Amino acid sequence: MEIFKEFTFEAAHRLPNVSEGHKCAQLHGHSYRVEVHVSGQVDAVTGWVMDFADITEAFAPIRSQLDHHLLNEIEGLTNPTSEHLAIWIWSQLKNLLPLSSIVVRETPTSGSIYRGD
Ligand SMILES: Nc1nc2c(c(=O)[nH]1)N=C([C@H](O)[C@H](O)COP(=O)(O)OP(=O)(O)OP(=O)(O)O)CN2
Ligand SMILES: [Zn+2]
Repeated sequence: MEIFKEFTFEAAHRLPNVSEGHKCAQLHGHSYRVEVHVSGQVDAVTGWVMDFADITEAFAPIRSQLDHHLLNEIEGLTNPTSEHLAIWIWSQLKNLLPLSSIVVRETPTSGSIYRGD
């Protein structure tokens, strides 16, 4: 069984490696949405894989690092594409949660899914 919890944060970024004149070379912001997916067995007593609150607790310090920050200034995110952000969030959480995927939405129509491979 897979469960997920969705989080939001606001942040600015620019993409340093895009071609000259690309719109994303400019500093701009997004209302990011992140889904943290975890998998496991449904416990016979609780009826859940894990408490959603445990996912929230694990994600809280990550959200604090990201929310209202310039992503390019965060260690490991000098080129903060949605792909790199999904990998970065996975690396922060992999020892805390039984992750199955991290979904990052930069806009309502674009984003990345990382499954740890
Ligand atoms: N593979 C990727 N491509 C792009 C990324 C990315 O992280 N990975 N990022 C960007 C920019 O950050 C941009 O802000 C978001 O891209 P885009 O979907 O093009 O944004 P728009 O809202 O302007 O798109 P619409 O055409 O209005 O839907 C670019 N590419
Ligand atoms: Zn962007």
